[in-house]
Amino acid sequence: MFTVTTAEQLEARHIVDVVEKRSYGVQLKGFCPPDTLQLARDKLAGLKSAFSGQNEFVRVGKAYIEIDDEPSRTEYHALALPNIRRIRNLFRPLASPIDELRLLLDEVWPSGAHLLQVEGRKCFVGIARFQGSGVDLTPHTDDLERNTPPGHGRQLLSQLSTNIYLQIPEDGGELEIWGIEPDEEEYRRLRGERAYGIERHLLPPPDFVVKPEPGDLILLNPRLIHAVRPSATSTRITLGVFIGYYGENQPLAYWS
Ligand SMILES: O=C(O)CCC(=O)C(=O)O
Ligand SMILES: [Fe+2]
Repeated sequence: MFTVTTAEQLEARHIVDVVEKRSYGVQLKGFCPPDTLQLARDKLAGLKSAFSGQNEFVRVGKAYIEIDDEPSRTEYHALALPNIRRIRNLFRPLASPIDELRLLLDEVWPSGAHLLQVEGRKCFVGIARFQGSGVDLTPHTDDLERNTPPGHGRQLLSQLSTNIYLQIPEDGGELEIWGIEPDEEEYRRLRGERAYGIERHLLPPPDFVVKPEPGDLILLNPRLIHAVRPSATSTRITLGVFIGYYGENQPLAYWS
């Protein structure tokens, strides 16, 4: 199952279906209206070139997955609120799609949604990702616990991932999902010597493939192996948000 709907029609049960892996995901068509999409592309392209001239996987904002020691942890949390406000300001006078997603989750989820805190420190949310031409986002899983401080307290029951698609190549850029959920040990074994992701030839063909259109939002379960097909010609641009799930009667908590 894969749910295709709109932000207006989204219900908590659609999210629970992804948590419970009854559904490969939820696609919200036209989440980001055309004027916001145009503004996002214009402003983010400027930001990205200021950042790096390279044609690879570039992030604007610091992601939780980049934390690997105490200084990078301190830097991540110190930049969290300034970067949230930087993105909000970038979209003025329009609403930032990240803020709209935060409100939507708060409205739809029975006990609401808020920014994740780890050991009392606020997280960043709303990372922009540029997947340059020829870059393969190889099959992988995502797990907050890989980068949190040991014994930091509340463990997630599940993790979701949401992407808002700003620019999608004509060729490639499909999201692929496998109905395979390796545990951490199995994942490390599949990854072998690689710093990131699993070699495609070690896996069967994906169980579900979707090509989003610009403006769409897709919610998936990143504990299932997933990947993004490369494009030979152009850059794929997304805004990414992870969502922590602690049970049906608990608030959701988001971060990037
Ligand atoms: O960009 C996408 O479609 C998926 C990216 C991804 O790996 C994730 O959302 O966890
Ligand atoms: Fe992922």
